[in-house]
Amino acid sequence: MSEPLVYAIPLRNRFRGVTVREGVLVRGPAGWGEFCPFADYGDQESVPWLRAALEASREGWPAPVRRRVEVNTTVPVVEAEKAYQLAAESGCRTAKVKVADPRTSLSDDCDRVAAVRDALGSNGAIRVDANAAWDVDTAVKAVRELDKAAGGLEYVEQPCPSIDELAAVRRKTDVRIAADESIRRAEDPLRVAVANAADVAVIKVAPLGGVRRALQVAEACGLPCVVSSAVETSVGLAAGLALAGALPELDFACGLGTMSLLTSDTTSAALSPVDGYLPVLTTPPEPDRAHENEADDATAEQWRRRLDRVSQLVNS
Ligand SMILES: O=C(O)CCC(=O)c1ccccc1C(=O)O
Ligand SMILES: [Mg+2]
Repeated sequence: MSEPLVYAIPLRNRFRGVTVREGVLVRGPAGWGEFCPFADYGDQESVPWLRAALEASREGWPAPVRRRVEVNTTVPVVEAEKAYQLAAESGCRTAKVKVADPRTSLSDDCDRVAAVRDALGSNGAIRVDANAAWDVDTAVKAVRELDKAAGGLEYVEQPCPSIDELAAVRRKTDVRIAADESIRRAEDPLRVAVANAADVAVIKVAPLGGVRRALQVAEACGLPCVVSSAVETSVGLAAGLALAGALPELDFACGLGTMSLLTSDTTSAALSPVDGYLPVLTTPPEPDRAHENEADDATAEQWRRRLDRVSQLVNS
């Protein structure tokens, strides 16, 4: 394996508490893979992320059944005016709006969602993601208000932490429920029973250990799937597109339109949506712009050590 490339790229707006996205690109016989678990992930929880990067760089991906994938634009927790602008300039028909941030209120969330509706028009689709922030009663109230402010929500992603709570919210509202953390942080994603607690499954390549493994999870959960990113650069996003390209059915726009969250990319073959669609690639793009976004020496050294430690776990 050639020397891994460590990148550090600032985000346009704070996302999940992160302001700079960092990761490592690894090269193998099949091309490049991206290893970028968030800072709060321990070595053991980072093992599937490395498996996903090694699948891309050593094995490549299963054959796709479609050539392009519709994506949503992702609207972070920003002021309503900014949210309008992001949705309007995305070119996407669908927007996913982040809500329930502890530093903002439900009425801020409603304003953001209403601004996104203005930007998308009545043919657009709006989904919200609460990242498990609410209890059941708070979720039921918030979902009703957000549904009203949005003029109809497509679904609400992970309103509460547990599967039982998702099931309770699902019984008490008419809005579809999507499960994200319930799947990707499950002890065994292949066995997690979300079919009675959710209408949609959010599937991510890196936390599930690669495209093949994610395809198995998608089949096992028995729900319509939305493939989402972990805000990788285009090298890692290509793996998400390979998964979206290989799923037998794809009924909803995928959360892979996240390049707009980053200020730069590791490749000139950027996977930025055009008219709301991204192409399915058969191999990862060449990271010809990784050097422009190289991390400083101390950060690079930390990532090389992390990669070494997690590699030992993968091999044991
Ligand atoms: O689904 C999307 O639109 C973008 C991806 C996204 O929201 C996300 C990205 C990184 C970590 C967590 C999440 C999440 O869905 O909660
Ligand atoms: Mg989510």
